[in-house]
Amino acid sequence: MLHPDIKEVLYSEEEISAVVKDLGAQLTKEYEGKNPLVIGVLKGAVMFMTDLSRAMNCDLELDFMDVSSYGAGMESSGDVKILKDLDTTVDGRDLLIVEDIIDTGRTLSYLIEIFKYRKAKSIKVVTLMDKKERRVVDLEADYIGINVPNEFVVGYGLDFNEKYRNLPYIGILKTEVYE
Ligand SMILES: O=P(O)(O)OC[C@H]1O[C@H](OP(=O)(O)OP(=O)(O)O)[C@H](O)[C@@H]1O
Ligand code: HPA
Repeated sequence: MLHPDIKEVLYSEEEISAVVKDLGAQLTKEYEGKNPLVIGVLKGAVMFMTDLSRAMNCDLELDFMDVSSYGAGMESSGDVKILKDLDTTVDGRDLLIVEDIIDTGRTLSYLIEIFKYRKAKSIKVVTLMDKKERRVVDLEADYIGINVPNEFVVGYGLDFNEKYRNLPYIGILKTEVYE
C-alpha cells in the first residue's frame, strides 16, 4: 500500500530491481578476476548496495563510509566531514563507490579525493540515481542506473529527516509534508 505521505511513485520496486540487475551484470564484467572493495556511502546507499552486490557475480569485499554534508532536511551546506571511516586499507585496491544519488556532486568529489590520496589502484562510481540538473562540481559517475528529474525523492534508502528509507519504491512527497 502506498505511504500516505507519498504523492507519486517515480520508480516501482520492479523497475528498481530491473535497473539493479542490469548494473550488476555490467559490474560483473568490469570486475571479472578482480576483488574490488565495494564502498557503500551511508546511509542512503545501503538498500542499493545490498541488492547490487548480490547481482554482482564476482569476488568482492564490502565496507562502509559515512560522511555528512552538515545539513538536515533538503539542503546541504557544502562542507563534508567523515563520520565513519573505512575499516579497510585502500592502497592498491580497486574501489567501487556505491551511491544512491548524486546531486551537487560534493560528497563524491570529496570521497574520490580522499581515495586518490590514499593511493587506490582504481576508483569507479556507481549510482542508482543521477540528478544532473543540481550539479555544482563537474563530475560523472561511471555507471548510472536512472537519470532523475530535479525533484526531492525518498524511498529505497533515501530519506527526508531520516524517514521513508524503508519504502520499497522511490517516490515524491506531498508538499504539505515538508512545508
Ligand atoms: O551530491 P551531493 O549533493 O553531495 O548529495 C548526494 C549525497 O546526499 C545524500 O546523502 P546525505 O548526506 O543526505 O546522507 P544519508 O545518505 O545518510 O541520507 C546521498 O545519499 C548522497 O550521499
Ligand atoms: O532527492 C534526494 N532525496 C533524499 N536525499 C537526497 N540527497 C540528495 N538528493 C536527495
